[in-house]
Amino acid sequence: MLPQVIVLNGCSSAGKSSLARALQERLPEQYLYFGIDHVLSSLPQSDWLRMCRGEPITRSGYDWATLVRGYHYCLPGLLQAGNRLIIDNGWCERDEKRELLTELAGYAAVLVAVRCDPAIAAVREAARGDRASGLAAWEAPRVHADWDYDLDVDTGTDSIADCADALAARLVEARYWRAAADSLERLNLG
Ligand SMILES: Nc1ncnc2c1ncn2[C@@H]1O[C@H](COP(=O)(O)OP(=O)(O)OP(=O)(O)O)[C@@H](O)[C@H]1O
Repeated sequence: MLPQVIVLNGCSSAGKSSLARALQERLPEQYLYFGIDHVLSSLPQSDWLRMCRGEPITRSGYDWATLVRGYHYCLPGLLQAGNRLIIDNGWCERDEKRELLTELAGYAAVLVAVRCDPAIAAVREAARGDRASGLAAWEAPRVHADWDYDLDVDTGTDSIADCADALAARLVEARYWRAAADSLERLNLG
């Protein structure tokens, strides 16, 4: 049975949003793609552009943790209404990881590692020009720490199409996923 939510976790420029879009097209059921950028891009436009460039945001009311928490709190609402989701972010902090998995507890979730050699991610980052320089390098050692995965892809060695084909095949055939529950238990133990 297909999961209710597919979590794509990886550093910036690893290819998460490209993979999410490709995966949507391959799955036999409708999945909404709802990434952290859907929330962040609803900031005032000039602040969103500052964030993309890695510049500080000084407007009163801005708080990173509140935005991330808001993203996490949206997820049970979308799921409870009956939607299936593909979500993505580079979850780097333990508290953010714990908060996400707490919100998803009770839903059938699959955790997917979107791996990519940081050197390759850095080249993509420079080429796209809409991400702060050095973001991928900062996230790379943090993003995969502290949790387990059900599935892995590597966009540094494989094309997005090949990664999406492999994921779709595994998602359709497998029936039991445990990484979300195991990871939350470990994070709660400290
Ligand atoms: N396997 C790949 N081969 C070549 N280019 C890729 C591959 N995966 C992603 N890219 C390219 O890398 C860039 C970043 O991809 P994408 O926006 O999907 O990454 P992301 O992980 O969602 O990034 P962010 O977290 O910063 O939003 C895009 O230009 C995309 O075309």
